[in-house]
Amino acid sequence: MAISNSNSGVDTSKLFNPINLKELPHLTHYVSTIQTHQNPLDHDPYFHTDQGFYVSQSDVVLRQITYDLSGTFATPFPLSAYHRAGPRNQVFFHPSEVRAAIVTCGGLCPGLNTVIRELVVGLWDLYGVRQIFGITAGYRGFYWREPVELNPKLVDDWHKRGGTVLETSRGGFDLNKIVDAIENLRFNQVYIIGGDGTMRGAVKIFVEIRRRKLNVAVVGIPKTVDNDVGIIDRSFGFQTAVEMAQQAISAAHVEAVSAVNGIGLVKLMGRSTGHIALYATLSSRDVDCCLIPEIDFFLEGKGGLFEFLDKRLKANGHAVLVVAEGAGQDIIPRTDSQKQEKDESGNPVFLDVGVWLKSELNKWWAREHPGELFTVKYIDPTYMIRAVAANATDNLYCTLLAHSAIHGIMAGYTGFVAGLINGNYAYIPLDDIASAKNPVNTKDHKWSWVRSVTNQPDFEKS
Ligand SMILES: Nc1ncnc2c1ncn2[C@@H]1O[C@H](COP(=O)(O)OP(=O)(O)OP(=O)(O)O)[C@@H](O)[C@H]1O
Ligand SMILES: O=P(O)(O)OC[C@H]1O[C@](O)(CO)[C@@H](O)[C@@H]1O
Ligand SMILES: [Mg+2]
Repeated sequence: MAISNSNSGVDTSKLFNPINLKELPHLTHYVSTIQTHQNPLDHDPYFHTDQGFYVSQSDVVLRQITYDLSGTFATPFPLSAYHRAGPRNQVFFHPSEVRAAIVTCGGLCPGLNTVIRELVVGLWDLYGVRQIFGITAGYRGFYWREPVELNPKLVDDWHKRGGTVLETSRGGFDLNKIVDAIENLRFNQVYIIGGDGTMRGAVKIFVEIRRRKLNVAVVGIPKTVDNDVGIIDRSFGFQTAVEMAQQAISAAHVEAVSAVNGIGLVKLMGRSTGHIALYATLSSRDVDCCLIPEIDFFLEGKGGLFEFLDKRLKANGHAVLVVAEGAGQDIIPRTDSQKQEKDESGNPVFLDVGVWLKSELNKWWAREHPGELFTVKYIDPTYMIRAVAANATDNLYCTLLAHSAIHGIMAGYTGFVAGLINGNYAYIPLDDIASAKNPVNTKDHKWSWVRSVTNQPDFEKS
């Protein structure tokens, strides 16, 4: 569903090359009674709001920033561009009238509490907003429980805590009940923090709010420990998760080298994308083979996993195997009812690829090398890598995302998300984000680099 309108007032045909500026929905497109105010930051002694401070409508961030001057590789025109995030000169909310709601949905991710904290502190300190509420336990919290009032004192140390103090959940998305609650509780700013499913829900909420012509702005802040949301550089918490994954890989390596024919097997999160496994493999250098959902693999025969591990064990006496949770799901035997299983949000429920691999490895060794010593140590750090507080880099990132979201919503934008594009904070239409996936590109340099670091097979059957 298309949610954008042309509103920038920028004549893109005058720019040096045709640019496809991703326009943002704005409250003034469907609410006629809105008044503008000078940005309260003008009176903030900590900010110098003279020339150049405010971001204008013509400030954009390009999605593609590399260009082949030889022309060998055609640059896809028009170039996609997004409005740059940041404070605007004029705001469309008077701080005393703002009633903000913040909700976290889906699985955990390092940094959730930081985003909540910085939304509260940013609204309070930057714009003087005093009515800020937390919706508890995900989308269902809008109609299921009373909101909790938030203030800077209450959230002061939340950035040091893993998880989400507001609680989260899957499922429970009831569009009418949610929008009725937003209306009845008189919220006019809604901050939605969540992954791909959450963003699809946020698009529906925005569209319904617009249909009802409510003076309510909706902003998303994409969250996904798997890094499976497209367009943005990476999602917050991802780097922290990779760092935690290192610890598991190091332990697996120690176990493997300390055994005769030892295999260290680590399963990492990554339902449909293998980014955590890939980045952890590249930064660890202890990994002999990395299995991700984007690449099919097989166990037996020429070019298979067992043949490769046999060679590694003969050469080095040990091997470390990293597998993303979504890898190999097609080759794990399952019952018909297991094939149908879905979680409350409708995501397929996976079988444990780590447990299955461990068992297959043991069977293979007993069959091929009866009587010889062999050990598989399986480490499943699943929740340990996401249930921690964000590291320093992610904390800073969360803060800037939260502040970007606040500046955008105060400027009257709605139906958008705040995200990092090529190192710059930008505003992206919600429906673009909700449909943008981010699979590992197995044809690019990064995956070639994994192959060259591990020397693992390409698993192409000859
Ligand atoms: N297509 C959709 N339309 C409306 N709501 C949705 C949709 N998909 C998911 N949701 C709702 O969004 C919330 C979160 O979805 P989900 O559990 O898939 O997690 P997510 O946001 O994708 O995060 P992650 O996968 O990173 O844990 C749930 O409340 C779910 O009901
Ligand atoms: O057990 P839960 O909370 O449903 O979450 C597990 C899923 O959440 C994620 O962390 C994020 O989508 C996936 O990697 C994983 O499959
Ligand atoms: Mg998801």
